[in-house]
Amino acid sequence: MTTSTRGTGQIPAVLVLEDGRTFRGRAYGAVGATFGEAVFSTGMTGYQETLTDPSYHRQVVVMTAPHVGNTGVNDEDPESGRIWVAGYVVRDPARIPSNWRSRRTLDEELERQGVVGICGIDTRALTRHLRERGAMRVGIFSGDAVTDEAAMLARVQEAPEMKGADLSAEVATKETYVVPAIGEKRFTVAAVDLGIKGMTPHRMAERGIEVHVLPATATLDDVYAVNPDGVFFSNGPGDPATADHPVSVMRGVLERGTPLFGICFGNQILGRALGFGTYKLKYGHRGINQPVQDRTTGKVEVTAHNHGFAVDAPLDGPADTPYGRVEVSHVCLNDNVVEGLQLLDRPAFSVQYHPEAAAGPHDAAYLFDRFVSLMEGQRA
Ligand SMILES: NC(=O)CC[C@H](N)C(=O)O
Repeated sequence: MTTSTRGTGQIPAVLVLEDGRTFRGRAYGAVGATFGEAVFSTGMTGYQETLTDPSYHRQVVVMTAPHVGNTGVNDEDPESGRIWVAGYVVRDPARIPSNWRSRRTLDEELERQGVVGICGIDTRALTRHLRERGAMRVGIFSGDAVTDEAAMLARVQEAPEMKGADLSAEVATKETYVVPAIGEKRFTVAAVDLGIKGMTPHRMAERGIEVHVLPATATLDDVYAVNPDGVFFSNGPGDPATADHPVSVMRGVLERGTPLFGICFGNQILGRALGFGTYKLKYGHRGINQPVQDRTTGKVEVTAHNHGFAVDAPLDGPADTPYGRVEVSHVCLNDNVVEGLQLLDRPAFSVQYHPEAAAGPHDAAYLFDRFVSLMEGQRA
């Protein structure tokens, strides 16, 4: 067992928001300076999955759960090969992790990967501020990086904004790789990696799908070169308004009528491919406890979310698009934000939330079965 001293030590750290509000605490993880968009996650658990979700690239994540790190860090739960968050904010880090899978403390892991964090600040006050004012740029400064407040604020205000950020290529695989089907292979899927989480191909593999994960820059020819039964568009960081390339690839898939499924960024890309707009939410949805209603069945699912943008599609009845009629299939019950799109005349659908549930409840796992049914239907 390892214990960590940094989070409880005396290295001072300061969190500076772009509107000038500051919080003073202690260094957690690496010491230095980092910048990003301040967002909060309401997940009580699943911090390893959060930290390693590529969709958090360039975001500084504030945990609303006050006590983080209890189960340490294991080698099984990461959703990708590294931590992607730009910075990490915790009220009260666990000093002694306790779990049979734990290999090291969260503090050590953040330091090992050079992720600057802060602890010992009032994360409730910070979250309320972000709820009232909206997600905004932030800097965390610790050790020698702490200077006078005006200078730190100037650096925060120079950092790039999330609106207009084109980030998929920075996180996606550069080379195609294959995730083999578990058990008998039934289908081949081309998955366009815009920042894919490891659990997503795994959920497909569990259903007899061989998944070819392609770079974000893949062309329509690259997609069809794997002779797919279905095409998948993944989650990913950044502003969907910048995703012109995947939007054009997706239109090619819709034209051919190949079964199509999208998650999160993939849902926003489907929205754009159909001609809808996307917009930035005030502070977004992040956590593993968000209520979503399936409007076809009326059933409510508790779901995992991580999105700061949303699709602007009409909630009342099917809309006509160049690819036929489209319905908003799912909505978030907290704020009526569009959480899913279903084409009525083509085998294509998407959700804004995370049925792969890493971390999170498994209520929405049926969506992977729905994708399989579309591929079965196409074959029949
Ligand atoms: N998890 C995701 O795919 C996020 C999509 C997009 N970057 C957003 O913030 O809305």
